[in-house]
Amino acid sequence: MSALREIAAQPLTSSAFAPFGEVLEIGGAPDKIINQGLCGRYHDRAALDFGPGGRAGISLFDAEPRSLPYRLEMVERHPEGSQAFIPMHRNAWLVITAEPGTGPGGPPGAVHAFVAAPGQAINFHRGTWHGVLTPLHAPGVFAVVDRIGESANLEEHWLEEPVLITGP
Ligand SMILES: NC(=O)N[C@@H](O)C(=O)O
Ligand code: NI
Repeated sequence: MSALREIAAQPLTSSAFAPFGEVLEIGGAPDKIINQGLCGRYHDRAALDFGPGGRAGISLFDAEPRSLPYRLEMVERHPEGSQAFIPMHRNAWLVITAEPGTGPGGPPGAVHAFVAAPGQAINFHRGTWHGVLTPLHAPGVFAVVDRIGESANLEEHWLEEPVLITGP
């Protein structure tokens, strides 16, 4: 019985996540002070992309919490639009991505996993391989901003060998 390949989830940072999308979080000086000085606006922090024939939608997800080590069996991507996961809670949660494969239609590349700190949200760029929304604590409630359109906008890849994702 071969042991599963293991990868350790890393703390989520903008630089580490940059090849896959953006991290949204409150930090540093806001871009604008608004509302009579009572609000800091961290302005326009994600590259949203819904392509031709689609539009932006906001959905709410209520997902079952998972636990670490997490057995990853499938990654997916949305070829026609970006997808943002915005937690509506203050818990850590798991973000899973995979590098592009070598050829069009081929399998994804290396898997990466990150533990998002409370308050961190992410936006996957269009076509980025990722694990599905993965809370680590209840309630797993998130706002999700992604493409609404006629097509499925979904490609799934079941890994040849599951990957075991461990904590940092
Ligand atoms: N399918 C769906 O609405 N959610 C997935 O895209 C996901 O990434 O969780
Ligand atoms: Ni998705």
